[in-house]
Amino acid sequence: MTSPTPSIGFSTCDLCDSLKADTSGAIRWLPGSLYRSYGGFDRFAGPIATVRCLEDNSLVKAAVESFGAGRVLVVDGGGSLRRALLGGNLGASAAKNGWAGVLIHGAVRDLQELKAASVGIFALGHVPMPTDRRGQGVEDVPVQIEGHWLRPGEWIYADEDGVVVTPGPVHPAH
Ligand SMILES: O=C([O-])CC(=O)C(=O)O
Repeated sequence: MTSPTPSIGFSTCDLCDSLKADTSGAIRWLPGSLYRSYGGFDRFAGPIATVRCLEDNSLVKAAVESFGAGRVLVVDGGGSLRRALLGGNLGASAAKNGWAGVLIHGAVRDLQELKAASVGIFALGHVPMPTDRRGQGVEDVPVQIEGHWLRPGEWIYADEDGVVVTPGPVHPAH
């Protein structure tokens, strides 16, 4: 594993310690074993932006090539490992354009290049075959990941222990 983002001092375990009494259903979490960390940082957090697409990364490319403003791009790729939704070029674009992270419920490729990108990248797996870009998909919509709704503007926190989603930013006491 590479180092976590130095400027981000949270851990999902600390977050969950401070949020565990909230039984409202507003807090959602996913196990760390679901995703593998592929980027230069193993920890990232920020407001959510979304893309939903299946084996077509047109909108992923458009998103990472636009200003990220510290957001995390959540890509609902339907869990497909047949085509890679992000590779070295798009990972480098995400880093250059100020995205805090990209979480892909699907596959990535170009593992060496992704490790060199200064951005957090979590994905289900990796596969060498890229997508065909046909302009298909939707952006800025709620996406459903493992049965949990994740909405644009909500906050996501990701590290090796797992992924936590909250309605807004959380600052746990240390
Ligand atoms: O361009 C793509 O479709 C994915 C890729 O290989 C890259 O980001 O370098």
